[in-house]
Amino acid sequence: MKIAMGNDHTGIELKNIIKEFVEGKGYEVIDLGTNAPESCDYPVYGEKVGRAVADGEADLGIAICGTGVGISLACNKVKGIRACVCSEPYTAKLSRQHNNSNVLAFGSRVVGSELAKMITEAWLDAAFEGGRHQRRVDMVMEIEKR
Ligand SMILES: O=C(CO)[C@H](O)[C@H](O)COP(=O)(O)O
Repeated sequence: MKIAMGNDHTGIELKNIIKEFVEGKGYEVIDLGTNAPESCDYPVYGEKVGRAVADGEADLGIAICGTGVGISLACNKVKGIRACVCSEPYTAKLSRQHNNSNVLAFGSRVVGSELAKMITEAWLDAAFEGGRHQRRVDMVMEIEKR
């Protein structure tokens, strides 16, 4: 299973920690950058992560900026993407089970590396439950077509 990872300048260190963590769990990581410490613009990397998932190059995505907000907004502009910012494991788990999120975002200036690992693990280990949630996710995705 492949995970596309992208981040702005604030997220390089945390990205590398989470990259190693998910690789240790058996996932293959596609690192879409940035890996340069200079200030950059999160929409570039959010779009890269979103497109990698939407195009099927990756199964899931993880996106990191200072708060997780900007990069998740950029991911969500790509059709087919359901990105969510999570600062704790419960929301991360439920975002898979109920919302079938396909991109996890978090903030490098918000969560520490151990909490980020717990969030990531909860998200990766959860599965979409379908049923009534499928109807609602379908309704959300219908909005893209209007
Ligand atoms: O969190 C972010 C977007 O939501 C960015 O990482 C943040 O805005 C970057 O700020 P700065 O340019 O001051 O490092």
